Amino acid sequence: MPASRGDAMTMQSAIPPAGEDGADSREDAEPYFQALVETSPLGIFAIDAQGICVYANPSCCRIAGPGGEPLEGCDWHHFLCPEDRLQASAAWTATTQQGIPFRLEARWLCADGSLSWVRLNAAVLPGANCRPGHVLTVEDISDRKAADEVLRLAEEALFAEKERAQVTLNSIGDAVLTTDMPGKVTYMNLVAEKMTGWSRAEALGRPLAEVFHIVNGLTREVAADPARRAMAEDRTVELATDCVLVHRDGSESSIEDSAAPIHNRDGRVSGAVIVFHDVSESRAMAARMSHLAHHDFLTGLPNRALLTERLSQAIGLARRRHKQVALLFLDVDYFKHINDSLGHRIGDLLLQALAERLIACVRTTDTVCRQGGDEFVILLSEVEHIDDATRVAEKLLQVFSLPQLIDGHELHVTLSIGISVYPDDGDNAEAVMQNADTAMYHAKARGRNNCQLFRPEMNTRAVQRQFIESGLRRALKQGEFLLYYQPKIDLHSGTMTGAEALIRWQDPQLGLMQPAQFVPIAEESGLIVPIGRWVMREACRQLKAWQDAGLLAVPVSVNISAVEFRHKSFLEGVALILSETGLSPELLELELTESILMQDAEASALVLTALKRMGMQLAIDDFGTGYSSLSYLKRFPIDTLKIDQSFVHDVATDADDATIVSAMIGMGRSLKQRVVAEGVETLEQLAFLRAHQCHDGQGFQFSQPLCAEDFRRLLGSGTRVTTPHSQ
Ligand SMILES: Nc1nc2c(ncn2[C@@H]2O[C@H](COP(=O)(O)O[C@H]3[C@@H](O)[C@H](n4cnc5c(=O)[nH]c(N)nc54)O[C@@H]3COP(=O)(O)O)[C@@H](O)[C@H]2O)c(=O)[nH]1
Repeated sequence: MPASRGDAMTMQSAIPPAGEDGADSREDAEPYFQALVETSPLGIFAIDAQGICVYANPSCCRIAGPGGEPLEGCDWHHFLCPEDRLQASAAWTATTQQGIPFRLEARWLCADGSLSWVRLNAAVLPGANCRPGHVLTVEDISDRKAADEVLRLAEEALFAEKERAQVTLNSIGDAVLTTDMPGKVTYMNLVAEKMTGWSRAEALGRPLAEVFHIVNGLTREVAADPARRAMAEDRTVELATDCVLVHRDGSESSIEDSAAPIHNRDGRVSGAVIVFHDVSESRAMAARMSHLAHHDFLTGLPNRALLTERLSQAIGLARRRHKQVALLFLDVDYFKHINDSLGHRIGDLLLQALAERLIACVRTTDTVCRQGGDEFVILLSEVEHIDDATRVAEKLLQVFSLPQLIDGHELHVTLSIGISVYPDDGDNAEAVMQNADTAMYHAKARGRNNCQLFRPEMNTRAVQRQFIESGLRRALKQGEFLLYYQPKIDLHSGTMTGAEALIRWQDPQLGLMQPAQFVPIAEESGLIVPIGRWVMREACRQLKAWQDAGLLAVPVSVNISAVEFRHKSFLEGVALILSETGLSPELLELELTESILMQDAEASALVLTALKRMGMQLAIDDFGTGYSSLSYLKRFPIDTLKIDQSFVHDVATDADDATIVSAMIGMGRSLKQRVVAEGVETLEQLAFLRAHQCHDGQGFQFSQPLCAEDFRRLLGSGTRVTTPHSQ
């Protein structure tokens, strides 16, 4: 029967007696032991050989808590919470069987069902003649355990925090690298490892500059250490904009980064963190965008924006060094015709080929730029003398005199060039550009394929040109144009074989304007297309009206400029005019110059054939002034050759001209074409032409161009015009 707490069992009664020798002294000591056990803050209980508690001191009972069953008489395992009992048994067996000291931390099952952490220590009670048993001490370690748990949780949290920080640092796209105060690497994340080529293990402790090797992308100089600056200035610093990181293997990547100081607990700077990322792609994209913004997409040449920048720089430099800067404005003559007749693809290919030609003609230090359309500009920085610029222009004209083969088309392209020079022609980029442009227009007005140096008086002309252009627009609307007619005479019979319609402009202020004063401007501005249509319609209308009035009508020729001929709706326009006016097509002759036809001979042949099919007469005007291929001349369906008046002028006095004119007449006749001599002014010329069997003549010798009324009168009087021969 186990003793109960109320039985006032003592420790002495629970402990087997000692041997004989120590009996007295033990008895003497008992009250002390008793007191010690009863007052010990440690819980102490004794168990018998079966593990049944035979004594429990007050501290033990305190740990168990009030209100429970008495401990004495219970299996001590039941003091513990069920989950810990197995562990306790194992430890107890190890103690009792192998003598391993019994030490166990387990949870005490208190009377109220709560658990307290306790540490149990046991000792086997000695004595051979005594009852075997053990004494166990119970130390309440709940507080310590709670503190341990808090610590564990704190450590776990710290670990999790570190882990999270590590994962975060490795998963952010940026590279992160830290240094200590002396500038040695203390940490780098995976991205930093990848970008620098250094593993963290290798990099730790190395000087930053060795691992994080950065240079300026432009100068290639080693860039300033951002970490050092951040630590010195105790603030976040950004890196230079053009920073390049050199990888351990030598490869490079453009980076953007910032460095910030790291502070210790005392708030003092203890190192720095550098955060950087690869911006190679975005920088390359930005470079591409900038290239596009500054270059022409078709030719790859600098565009107007970049030219303006470079010109301003060149002028600034030239100003300091007392040098000159020359600007050449180039316009491709009749480019629009090529575009209109051969299509934009060929036009684009031609512009690209021209760009290459231009580049080949200048030095690498010069800038060739495309302004847009068919306009190019060449900037010659630091020229010593204006002759340097004219020499370049002459070279360009010479090079461009050679035909250009584009996609099987042999194209003859010429340039009109205007030159202006800093400081003489302008002291800023805008003025120099404006004046080169003006000089270029002047070159156009001078017949194209030439170069003009800017002169101040040209500006007056530019203003005049603008004035004329707007006047032409008004003239079209308000019907200020007139047609004059100049007869063509059969040199043998003296009869009128036809007439050439020549435009005049009756300007309200300026009076009667000759074509030379406005046709070139009309051509440059494109106004020649509507003006040319008016001329053709008016000539057809008048001729039909004269015919209807019973006058003997002769064929009338109209001049077709290159812009009209190349215009995409030229053929339709002619057909429409003929159908609108009802004029028989044989009475309409079109005069085209050699250069117009030879610009793209294949395309010209097609248009001429179409015109011929429509029933019109075709004439080559100003023959001898252009560059003709005889084989083409033979293929073109031409009815009439008009020998240019410059040959006719001296035909009676200049042996060369005489030879040329007689050859032209011979050629025309052999090609079965009617030959007309233009600008016949004298009897000598007339005699020569007759002697060489030129068919017809046109010129002041026979008649000035006549206004419509006078020409009508001439038609009414019969078609004979008095010539010396016919008189
Ligand atoms: N696209 C168009 N061009 C036209 C049109 N009308 C005229 N023109 C071209 O303008 C140029 C000058 O023409 P114009 O001032 O009318 O001069 C013509 C004659 O007046 C002149 N001529 C005639 N006979 C003589 C002469 O004996 N001596 C002399 N010095 N000049 C003379 O020649 C001009 C005609 O030349 P051409 O056309 O080559 O036959 C001129 O190039 C016209 O082509 C138009 O409507 N559209």
